[in-house]
Amino acid sequence: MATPRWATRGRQAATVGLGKALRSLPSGIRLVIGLAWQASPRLTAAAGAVHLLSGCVTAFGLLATADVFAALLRDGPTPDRVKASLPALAVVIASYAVRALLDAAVAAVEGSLRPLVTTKANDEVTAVLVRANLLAFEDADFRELARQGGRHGVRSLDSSLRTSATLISAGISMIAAIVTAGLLDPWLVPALMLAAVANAWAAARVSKLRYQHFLDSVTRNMRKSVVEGVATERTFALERHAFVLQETLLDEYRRISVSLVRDQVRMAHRTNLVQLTGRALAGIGTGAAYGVLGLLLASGGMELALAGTAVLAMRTGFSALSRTTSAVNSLYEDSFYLDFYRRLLAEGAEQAQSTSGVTAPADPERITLTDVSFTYPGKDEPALRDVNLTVERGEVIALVGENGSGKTTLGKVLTGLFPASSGMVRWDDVDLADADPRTVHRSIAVIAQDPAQWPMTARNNVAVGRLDRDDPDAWQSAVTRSGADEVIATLPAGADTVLSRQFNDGQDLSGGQWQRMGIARGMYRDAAVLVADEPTAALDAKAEARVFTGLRAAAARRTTILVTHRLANIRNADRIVVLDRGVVVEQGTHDELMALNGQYFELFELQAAAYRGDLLADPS
Ligand SMILES: Nc1ncnc2c1ncn2[C@@H]1O[C@H](COP(=O)(O)OP(=O)(O)OP(=O)(O)O)[C@@H](O)[C@H]1O
Repeated sequence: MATPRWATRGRQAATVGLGKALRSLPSGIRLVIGLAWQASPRLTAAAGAVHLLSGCVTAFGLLATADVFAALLRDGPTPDRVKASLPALAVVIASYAVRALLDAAVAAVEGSLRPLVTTKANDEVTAVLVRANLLAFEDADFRELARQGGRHGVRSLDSSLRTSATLISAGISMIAAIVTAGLLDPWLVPALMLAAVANAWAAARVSKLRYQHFLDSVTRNMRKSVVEGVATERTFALERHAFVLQETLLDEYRRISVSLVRDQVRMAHRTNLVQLTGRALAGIGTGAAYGVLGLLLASGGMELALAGTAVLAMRTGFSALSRTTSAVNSLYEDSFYLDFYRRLLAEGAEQAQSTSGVTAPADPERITLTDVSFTYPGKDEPALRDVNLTVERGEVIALVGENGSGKTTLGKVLTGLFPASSGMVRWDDVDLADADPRTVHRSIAVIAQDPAQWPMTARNNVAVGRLDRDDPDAWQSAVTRSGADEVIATLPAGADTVLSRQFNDGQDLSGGQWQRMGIARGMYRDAAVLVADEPTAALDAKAEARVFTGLRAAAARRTTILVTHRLANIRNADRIVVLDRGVVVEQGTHDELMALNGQYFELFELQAAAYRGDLLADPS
């Protein structure tokens, strides 16, 4: 499995220097606060204000405590000293009370703001995916980025919001403590800073190790989830059992799990070592701070009262320091995942279905392809090469060719579902590259090879083909021509039966029955250009004959592109286009192509021989 594009770029981010990485933190905080502001400016401002206030009150309480110490340790009778300390003591008690109230306010504001922010972030991710063009979903990297950005990214946004708030109040308390200690004696500051830097270094290093581990295991985790899927999901259950693959899959699942666990343990050892080093250095800083204090006291450089305040400031400083470093640590770690979210929105915007003022003709007289090539994202080989083709209104064009020759792709390019990589697709005079895709798609109906199984009622499974049409007669006609009426007749609640096993009273259908629903949907849409891609592959012979009669009856009024391997069904097509490895190699009517004695002749004769029984005849 190749490493996804976004993970390769992430690896570059994980190898940048610590300083540069820490400098990138504010952009993460900006993103989170920006999103919070968009979600609710009022609550964001309130959250900022209460956190700021809470930090200031802590600092104020600390300074008031210094006054209490100063009053208590002054010369004179004890009752006088206690009396003198009372105003400062009242301020300390008041600061505790205000702090408790502010904590409650913080909880209330955050409780309201955080769900708004995550809802907004989820909404943005969903909107980006809904608005992405069809081709984006063919790009495996984009699909994986959507999964990671939507899951890790949004979760990180939520936790970043919480930690940004903690960082503000803990940061203010820490600065207050350092300033207080510095005012008492400047020598205390470098010692405190050593502890702060050691803690920050260890925290950031651990985050980086964790992120690197995440990137190293991305591909294996994807592989594990694929193996888990094929080993446990219903879609693969039949073949898993029939081909006795259960134990093999379980072995593979365990093999990947063991390798992941091994790396996890290795990472845990490395992070422990880093944390131990950080703590040792922080311990040296703390020891040095107390050493400085001891020296100052011993040499008479500081009074006992001030030393008491210094101890208090240092304790407050260390506690704020540990909260600050843990906040920085988690913000730093989240910043990597926030990047997924940011990148998903950016790539999603690039992949967004374009909008333009150019309207495609609703019922084109002619569709023209000039030197059209198309290459799937991430592929080197084009699926279509220099295709030139003209389709007139009312024509039935059949696309034939071996598996992988490009028939489905050509159907999508003709209808503007995929943009040509080079060359030009025109509907009358309009180049589809300039047209608003929605105006193109409004005029097309697609009967897919593997139709979507919409989890809704049978009635709506057909009606979803054209939501703006409320025409029971047309609905009935589409259902009858496709043979879906026979499917609906067997359902317990008829057309009102929900077609999904996710619901208690829901029901699943067979492959052929789903295909009939898909055909009915395409027919109900009644669009000017119809692409039917192997519409009857899963149908029985009777249903197939019925569908082709229905398609022929409707064909006179529209342009029909038919992809099929069953050549007997397309003898009457106006034109048959033969594709070979993305190139149009033959085109003409059935009789013309048979006379040509080329690829079509060969394919047709092979199928005819099978019907005549020649293929299985004993050669002897
Ligand atoms: N989503 C995709 N991503 C990358 N390559 C693709 C994708 N879909 C198809 N291809 C490749 O493009 C080529 C043409 O595929 P296409 O589905 O158009 O063939 P087809 O003629 O319709 O085949 P079939 O008869 O099997 O349905 C094939 O080589 C296929 O492997």
